[in-house]
Amino acid sequence: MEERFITLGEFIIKKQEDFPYSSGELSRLMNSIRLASKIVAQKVNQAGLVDINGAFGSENIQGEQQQKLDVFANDVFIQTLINREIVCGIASEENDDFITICGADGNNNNKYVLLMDPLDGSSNIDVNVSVGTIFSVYRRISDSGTPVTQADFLQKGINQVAAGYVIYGSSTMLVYTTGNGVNGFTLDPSLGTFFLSHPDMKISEDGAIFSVNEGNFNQFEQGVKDYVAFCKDDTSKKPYSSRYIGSLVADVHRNILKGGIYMYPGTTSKPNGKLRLLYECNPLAMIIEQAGGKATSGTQRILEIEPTELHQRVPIFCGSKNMVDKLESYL
Ligand SMILES: O=P(O)(O)OC[C@H]1O[C@](O)(COP(=O)(O)O)[C@@H](O)[C@@H]1O
Ligand SMILES: [Mg+2]
Ligand SMILES: [Mg+2]
Repeated sequence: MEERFITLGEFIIKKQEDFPYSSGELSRLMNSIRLASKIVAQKVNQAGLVDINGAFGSENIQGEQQQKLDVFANDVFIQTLINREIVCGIASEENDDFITICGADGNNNNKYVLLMDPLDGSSNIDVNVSVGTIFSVYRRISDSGTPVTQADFLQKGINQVAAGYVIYGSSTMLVYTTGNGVNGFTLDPSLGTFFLSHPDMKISEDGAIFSVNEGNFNQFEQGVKDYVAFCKDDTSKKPYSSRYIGSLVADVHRNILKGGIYMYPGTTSKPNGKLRLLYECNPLAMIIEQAGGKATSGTQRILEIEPTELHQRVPIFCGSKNMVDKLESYL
């Protein structure tokens, strides 16, 4: 019989076999994410049609306009996880505070919490450019059966049990890690099935792409300005390409596949930059490190930052290891 690609569902079962004494909760959690991302992908593909285009008419806690798809994706992921009774708490970019999930008896014995950016790059929805979902999974530190606390969510990135993203682009891909390499799955929309298309993803040590919003250039610290100038001047290999989509997931995904550095530095008006530590930077930093790359705030490894707030922002420089090392030499 002709060999075919392994599906995400089969892959999750296979991974489960590696941990014969585990409860299977993480596998069920990944299956919930798999389902929710297919529902969101289907909706994203309808963007442009009246009922899902445009602003929802409210702001989130970050003071950003919520788009209809932000709200839709948030609801889908939360509802899927609640329906399947698979996590004890959820924190989302779109919710001011974390959500406690209880069973009918008011308790919850599940051991994982999930943090997410349900729709990343939402300013790109209405212009038909790739968007994504980012997720991060931790084992709770509070006692099983009790309601979750803020401390369950404010854990360092090195404690992540799993992390990943979904990119809704020219195709939909789900990329994730459980700390043992990175694998990418592409959705076949006709079957509604994710197939393993990018096994054991690695980011090259060197690259020739730099990604940064140069509109903020005048507000960058001198070291960042100097590094950007270096990228433009360095002709030792060939001129670097500047690529910036404005969807973090898409910018990082491209740089993982092609080699490059992504930067969202602090600026004079926003010293901590724009991106959120817990549900944007940490999960992508785990993916990048697992793929052989590097992620830093400029002063600290992203995964070792002690979080203090749910929606905390942090500068980030991540991607091909040698490029991040070079950037650091300028800071
Ligand atoms: O427009 P800017 O300042 O370059 O910011 C772009 C960044 O903001 C974000 O859109 C923030 O994500 P959200 O859409 O989830 O708020 C990132 O995806 C993107 O990389
Ligand atoms: Mg985002
Ligand atoms: Mg978002």
